[in-house]
Amino acid sequence: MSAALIIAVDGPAASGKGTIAARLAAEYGLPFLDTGLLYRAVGVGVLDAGGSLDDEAAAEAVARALDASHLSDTERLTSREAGEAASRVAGYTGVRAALLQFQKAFALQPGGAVLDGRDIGTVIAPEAQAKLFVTATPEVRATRRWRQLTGRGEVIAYEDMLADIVRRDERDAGRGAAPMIQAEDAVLLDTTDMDIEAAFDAARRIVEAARVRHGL
Ligand SMILES: Nc1ncnc2c1ncn2[C@@H]1O[C@H](COP(=O)(O)OP(=O)(O)OP(=O)(O)O)[C@@H](O)[C@H]1O
Ligand SMILES: Nc1ccn([C@@H]2O[C@H](COP(=O)(O)O)[C@@H](O)[C@H]2O)c(=O)n1
Repeated sequence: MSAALIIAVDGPAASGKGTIAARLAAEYGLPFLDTGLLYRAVGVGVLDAGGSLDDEAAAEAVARALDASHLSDTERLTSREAGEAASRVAGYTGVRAALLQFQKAFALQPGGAVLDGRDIGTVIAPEAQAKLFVTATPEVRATRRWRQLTGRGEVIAYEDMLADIVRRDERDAGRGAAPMIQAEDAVLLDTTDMDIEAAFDAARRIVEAARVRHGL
């Protein structure tokens, strides 16, 4: 086995970071973790138990009990409601602490891994050899997410989608616990004017440069 390659892909909602991260994982034959799904599962778990998203202790209890069975309903977890719930519970330090070790262990497995989220390059895997911060304008991200959700039957106005995106950016970047921020050594990838293929090509070039730098 060659030396480990950890690829950290962070960025705001609907920037395309998950699409890029999954493609990079396939390209390099690495396991992939969408860490947003963990927070989404916690938010959905609180709602399904009839709890309040304001109840930090309840959210932490759900996070501590989380296992693979809570991650299987992809349709529900990727809904608008789940995204909103996730960003509410993600601000709780107890929730983040409960999910920390699993994510760190995933990143540090032999051979390496690809993870996407908000704090991968800063908190989960600061040692990652390749770090990307993927972004796009709020309007473009809202359009992408609107197309994704309406394409599978969710009913939502574009203006509400944009307001969701802007509110989520503010909450994720403004919280005290592991806020969304570009790591100092991350490369910014603005995909506003790129289709998926162009964004992936740009991401792959960033990773290739990192591999050369690290002799991997
Ligand atoms: N460069 C792009 N051009 C057009 N559409 C894109 C692009 N990148 C991703 N998409 C589409 O936008 C939607 C959101 O992409 P994706 O789920 O990868 O974003 P994300 O940043 O991982 O979102 P999340 O906030 O859920 O983690 C998907 O439907 C995806 O196919
Ligand atoms: N590493 C992470 C990943 C996600 N979050 C929070 O979860 C919300 C949903 O994430 P998506 O990537 O699926 O959109 C997100 O808005 C964050 O609040 C996080 O805090 N850290």
